[in-house]
Amino acid sequence: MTPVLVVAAAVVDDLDDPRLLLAARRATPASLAGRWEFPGGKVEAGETPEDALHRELREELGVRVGLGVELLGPDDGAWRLSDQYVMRLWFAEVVEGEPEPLVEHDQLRWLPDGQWLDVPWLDADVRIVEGLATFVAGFGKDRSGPVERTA
Ligand SMILES: Nc1nc2c([nH]c(=O)n2[C@H]2C[C@H](O)[C@@H](COP(=O)(O)OP(=O)(O)OP(=O)(O)O)O2)c(=O)[nH]1
Repeated sequence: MTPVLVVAAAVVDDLDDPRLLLAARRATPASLAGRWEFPGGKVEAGETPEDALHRELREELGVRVGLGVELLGPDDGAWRLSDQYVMRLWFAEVVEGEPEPLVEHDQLRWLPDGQWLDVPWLDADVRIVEGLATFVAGFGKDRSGPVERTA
């Protein structure tokens, strides 16, 4: 069975110099409640992944964002979450609104630099957060930051 595509965002305080990472705590379903994740969700029929991501962030957080680069994963450029789901993840910066846990989440937290792993992420997200931190640590050394805005 082809896995369902989930799109999500690593919302940071500043795409040019990310220090704070926004984590969202799931309130539903019960099996995932209390664990932290990247805001996002499933791509619906007829949507591009980027359109789906903008819709999910509007619905879940009440914000409009600008997208930075995608953090490519090891599974054909994506991140396998389970047998059922595969995720693509983009850096993002809020351009309008203040993030609020409107649906699916009961808490949001801006995690400071060096503390991005300090909440109980969903199991599949742990290596992705590690990948993000490694990517960001490389800024200004062998590559530029996630500044290439696509929307
Ligand atoms: N949004 C999101 N989902 C994740 C992450 N990590 C992870 O394993 N998942 C899993 C949890 C869910 O089983 C699955 C689908 O995500 P979702 O429940 O947010 O999708 P959705 O908003 O479209 O949900 P729904 O409207 O269909 O209820 O992906 C993550 O970082 N963000």
